[in-house]
Amino acid sequence: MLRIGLTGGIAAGKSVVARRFAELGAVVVDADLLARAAVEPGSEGLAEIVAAFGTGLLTPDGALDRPALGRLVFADDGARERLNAIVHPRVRAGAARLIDGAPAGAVVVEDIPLLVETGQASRFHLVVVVDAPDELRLQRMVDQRGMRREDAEQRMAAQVSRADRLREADAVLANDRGLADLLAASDTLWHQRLLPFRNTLDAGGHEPGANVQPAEAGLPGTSGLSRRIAAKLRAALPASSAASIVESRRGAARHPPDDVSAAAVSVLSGAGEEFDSLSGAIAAAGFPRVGAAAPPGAGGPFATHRWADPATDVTVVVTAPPAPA
Ligand SMILES: CC(C)(COP(=O)(O)OP(=O)(O)OC[C@H]1O[C@@H](n2cnc3c(N)ncnc32)[C@H](O)[C@@H]1O)[C@@H](O)C(=O)NCCC(=O)NCCS
Ligand SMILES: Nc1ncnc2c1ncn2[C@@H]1O[C@H](COP(=O)(O)OP(=O)(O)OP(=O)(O)O)[C@@H](O)[C@H]1O
Repeated sequence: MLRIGLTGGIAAGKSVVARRFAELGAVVVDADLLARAAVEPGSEGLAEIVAAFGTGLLTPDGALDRPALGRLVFADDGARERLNAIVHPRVRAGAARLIDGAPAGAVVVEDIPLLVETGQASRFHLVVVVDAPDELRLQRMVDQRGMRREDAEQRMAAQVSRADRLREADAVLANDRGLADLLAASDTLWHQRLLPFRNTLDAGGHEPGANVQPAEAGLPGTSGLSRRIAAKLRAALPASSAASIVESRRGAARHPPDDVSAAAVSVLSGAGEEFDSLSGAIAAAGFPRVGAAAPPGAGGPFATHRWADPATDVTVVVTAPPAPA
């Protein structure tokens, strides 16, 4: 299963991309829909909202008055945090249930507006950011959704900045032109990068000959490949692991000024840590092993892994300290 996190600021175009990926065969998990389901009439979630904010936020027929709650929480950070604490755990539980039901070879796309805000980037094989300038997104909210400009600005201010979101992007879909361009870029990303990535994961090894153009793979706009890889590796290891993860500058040296399409990262297991389980966790996270692990020699065992992403050249070398004599 390939796990994609799809995100973008409000009105960036996430839903357009999610619908396209669904047409192409993805299993799409929509956090906004799950958030609505969590507060349906009769739900525990709605009861908690009433307990926190009072019955004034219900419509006469007992449903959540979404515009009224929106006016409250986008003007008050504390209220928004209380609402998030009620809704977000339910969204995550609902997403986990849907993902458990997806077939083994699925490409699962989680459409999560607050993916970066909630610190989830490193749990995905790839984070795809749909990106559009703030002014264009404001215009869409005003023109197409009939929002007041002040309300649109307030919602935008409740989210991370465009730059902070882009820091977490493994692929960027620029949406500053027409819808046809966005759909074409989504199709290309799907065929050139997502499907080959999924196929490599399923086969447990590398498909030879992948040669994706950076623009087709959504690499322009990304940055800090080795930083993102190190975070994915850290997230893949058990919390108890004492392994140290070191970003090498190889990618940066070859692709100045930043590492975008090549990186090398080393993982040094902690003392007493089981080498095979460490290497296995890294393989399972999207970095299949290349060849067999070297048997323990004078320097201890080591194994080379490569990221299954066909658009980048990422090597992860896993080493263990030599066994005590
Ligand atoms: C405040 C609510 C009732 C307003 O409802 P409304 O129908 O007007 O908006 P809708 O839910 O369709 O959200 C539209 C967009 O607003 C933005 N947004 C929504 N909630 C938040 C939030 N808590 N923080 C920042 N942005 C948000 C997202 O970009 C989202 O896609 C609703 O957004 C809500 O319950 N939010 C809390 C849950 C949440 O965080 N949802 C977003 C992802 S899980
Ligand atoms: N390139 C485009 N040209 C014109 N309109 C667009 C373009 N991309 C998106 N839109 C429109 O802008 C609005 C916002 O797009 P969309 O709903 O996909 O955003 P979103 O990122 O899912 O927003 P939200 O965070 O609110 O869920 C929609 O009405 C959509 O049809």
